[in-house]
Order: sequence, then structure tokens, then C-alpha cells
Amino acid sequence: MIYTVTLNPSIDYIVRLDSLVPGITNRTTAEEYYYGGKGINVSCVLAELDLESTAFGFVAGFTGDAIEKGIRNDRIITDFIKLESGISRINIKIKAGVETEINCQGPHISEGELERLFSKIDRISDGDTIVIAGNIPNTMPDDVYERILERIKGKDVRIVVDATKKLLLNALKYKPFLIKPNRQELSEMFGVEINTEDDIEKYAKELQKLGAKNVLISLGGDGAMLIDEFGKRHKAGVLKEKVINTVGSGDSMVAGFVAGYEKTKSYPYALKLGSVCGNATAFLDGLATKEKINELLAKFN
Ligand SMILES: Nc1ncnc2c1ncn2[C@@H]1O[C@H](COP(=O)(O)OP(=O)(O)OP(=O)(O)O)[C@@H](O)[C@H]1O
Ligand SMILES: O=P(O)(O)OC[C@@]1(O)O[C@H](CO)[C@@H](O)[C@@H]1O
Repeated sequence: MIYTVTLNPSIDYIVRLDSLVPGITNRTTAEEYYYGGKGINVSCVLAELDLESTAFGFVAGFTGDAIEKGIRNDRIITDFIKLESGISRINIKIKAGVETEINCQGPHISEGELERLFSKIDRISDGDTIVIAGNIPNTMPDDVYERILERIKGKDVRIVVDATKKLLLNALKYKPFLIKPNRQELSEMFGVEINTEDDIEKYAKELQKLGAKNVLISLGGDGAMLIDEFGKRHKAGVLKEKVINTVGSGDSMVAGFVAGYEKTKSYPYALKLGSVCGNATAFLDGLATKEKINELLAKFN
């Protein structure tokens, strides 16, 4: 079974404007909403790839109810913990020529509620995959990913972590099978500007020295680079189509990579399917669909 963990799910409210002017009332030209949070997005794209997953995490209030209902699907088993107070966050994605995101704090999670999650994590067993992705509310200790991984230590579980800074760095000692920083996140982790492909490879290999097996660096419209567990560099480009909404492209890439590796045990294929899923999301209103993935798979080389 593949388990995804989203500590801080969200409703993504996408607002489109011709331009955004600070200090006045701006009016949208269109708006849409999606149920998100990184782990949830991974579960949704896995479902499009015909893979079942169990979604763990915390939901709260009316937004939490909507998220839980909204992602219900016969390939997603939702097993969220309902928090006593607060509401799951609404993240605002402003598309006004450039993209601006406002990702909110999210509800407080108590130590007792965290313990309930750890008990669920104890169900994960040999041969399973766990995908831990996204940010945590800042009231939560930043060793939480380590505490989750500590619970599965010693089990033969494929670990995937998609997070930033300390949350990711602290998880590396658990030897994750895959991490997927984007270029900016890689730069931030090392406090340097990363421009060239050689720089990307150099810093990806630093993350491998710290414990990561496969490091997939996503580069938005420039594609992605994988440094696999054998130190081999693989590159993938992107297809050219009208970009509609890139929110969740990175998560789609993670889902595609995990599915591609699960099916073939081939890193080039995992990178290809990951890229196709990332592209498919960028070219659609919501996340990658089975139809779009199959269409792009036939064109991608
Ligand atoms: N403009 C684009 N055109 C085509 N493909 C894209 C575009 N942007 C993203 N993608 C695809 O999605 C993958 C992941 O994108 P990106 O690097 O933006 O991830 P991310 O920063 O983690 O995104 P997010 O946090 O929104 O999920 C890219 O490697 C690429 O395959
Ligand atoms: O605040 P976090 O957890 O880092 O990111 C949350 C988020 O931006 O990630 C997804 C896209 O990757 C969206 O569905 C969601 O709004």
C-alpha cells in the first residue's frame, strides 16, 4: 500500500486577474478551487494512474469536511484525523501575469492529536511506500517528520519526502528513497545561488551524502534532473503547450515517479512518467488526469 501524509491540507483558491494592484479593491476575471495539500495531490494523481493509496493527515472544520468529501474516490482511502478546533487552511493562488501564492498557517495540532497520527503510522509495514509532503503549521515542532519516520524505522518501507529546509534535511538520515526539491528549495538549503546543471548535480549529491537515495530536482518549465542512487545524472525536458495552472505539478511529478518506479523499477521510466504527470498538471485546470497523462506519454521522449 502507498500511504500519503498531509499534515496541513488545503483548499487551493485560484483567482485570476488581469493585474494585481496593491492597496485597492481588485476584481477577479475567474476563480476556481481545488482540494489540495501536497500528499493529497500525490494520492489524487496516483489514483489517475490506477494506484490505490491511503491518505493520512489532519482536517478541521467545514473546509476539512469539504476536502475529505471532495477527494473521495474508489482508489483513495481517506483516513484523516479530525481536529477539535480550527479550520483546514484556504491557500490563495493569484494568477495575474505572474503567479503569487499565499499559503496559510493552518490549524493547531495538539500533541495528543499527533499521537493519534503516529498510531496510524504504526500500521505501515514491509513493502509499503510512505510519501510525506508539504509544510506543517508553525505551532508544530519541526522534528515531526523525523518522529513519523522513527515509527517505521527498521521496516522495509520506501520513503518519499517532499518538503523544504529543516523538515527535509532532518529526514535525510532515514535514507529516503526519493526527495524532490525544486531549484529554489535546493538553493535555500545550501544558502547559495544555483544556476548551472553542474551546480544542481553537485548539491543533489550533497543531499545524497546526507542520506537521500534518489534526488529529483524539478525545474518548472525547464523540466527536471534526477541524480539516481548510483550517482547517474538523467535529464527530462517538457512538452510545449499552453500552461494553465502549475499548482501541484511537483506533486504530480512525485506521483508519476513513484508509480513509474513501482511498475518498472527503471529510473529513466520513472523520470519520464513523473515528467509527463508534471506536464499534464501544468497544461490542465486541475491535476493531471488519466486521459492527459496517456496523451502526453505518447508524445514524450
Ligand atoms: N511551465 C511548465 N511547462 C511544462 N511543464 C511544467 C511547467 N511547470 C512545471 N512543469 C512540470 O512539472 C514538474 C514540476 O514542476 P515544478 O518544478 O514547478 O514543481 P514544484 O515547484 O514542486 O511545484 P508545486 O510546489 O506547485 O507542486 C516540472 O519538472 C515539469 O515536468
Ligand atoms: O504550504 P505547503 O504545504 O508547502 O504547500 C501547500 C501547497 O501549495 O502545495 C500544493 C502544491 O504543491 C498545493 O495544493 C498547496 O496549496
